[in-house]
Amino acid sequence: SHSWGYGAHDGPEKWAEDFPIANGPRQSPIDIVPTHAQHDPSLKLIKLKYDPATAKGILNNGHSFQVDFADDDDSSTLTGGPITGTYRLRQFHFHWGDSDDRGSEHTIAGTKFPCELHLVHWNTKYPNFGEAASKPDGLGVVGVFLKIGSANPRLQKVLDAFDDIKSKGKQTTFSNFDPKTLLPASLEYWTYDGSLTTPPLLESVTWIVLKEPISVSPAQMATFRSLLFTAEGETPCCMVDNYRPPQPLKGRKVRASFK
Ligand SMILES: Oc1ccc(S)c(O)c1
Ligand SMILES: [Zn+2]
Repeated sequence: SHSWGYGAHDGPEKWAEDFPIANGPRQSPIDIVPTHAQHDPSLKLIKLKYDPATAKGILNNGHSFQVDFADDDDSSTLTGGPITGTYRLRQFHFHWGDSDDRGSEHTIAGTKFPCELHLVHWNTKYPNFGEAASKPDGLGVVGVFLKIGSANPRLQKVLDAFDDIKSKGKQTTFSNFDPKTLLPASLEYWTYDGSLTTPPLLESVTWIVLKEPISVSPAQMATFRSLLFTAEGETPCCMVDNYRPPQPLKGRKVRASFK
């Protein structure tokens, strides 16, 4: 069965055995080199319209934790930016390290951040998330870097729900939350065509990586690291280093929305 993880025996270097697309032409994440990115003046502002009432629950899925949203109407959407049409918010989740020197998936000229947020949206030209995830223009993921600084009170609202989802498979309700509160002041971004960074590594993602990070405190990073990869009753293993390293660009162009 597809039991992938982030350890020595089931981690990113092994994923190609079960998911050969791991060596595909448009894999994510990548190292973003700002001096190599081309400013594209035709790129639009990204527009994120989120209704806090669409927040449904928070789940430990054994690889990360995710906050799930109701996506049966256009209440929470991504439009503009490099994409055409309307993409609905499905979930957001994070990737992070065991120490503050690593944890992000995208890097900026080799610089790693301690954590990275992914806001996952699917193209409503397709009937549902599952269908969209298999199409080259099916998903739009907004990536936000977290850097060590002052405690982030908006992020704390998410971390305060962790007591009920410590181990794999646990979930609890999570309502009335606006993911917009997790975004930095500037929505300037880099964009490129890529993939999910976790199996099945589907090459269906238009990536929109924000230039400006948001803050996270060392104590808040410790809270991320208190989650478990393992289920209740299993030998506990802390959920840390759940990030895939940068993948070959293979000729892709990275565009910048800014000069
Ligand atoms: O649906 C998704 C799952 C995982 C990841 S890393 C995504 O970017 C989308
Ligand atoms: Zn992700």
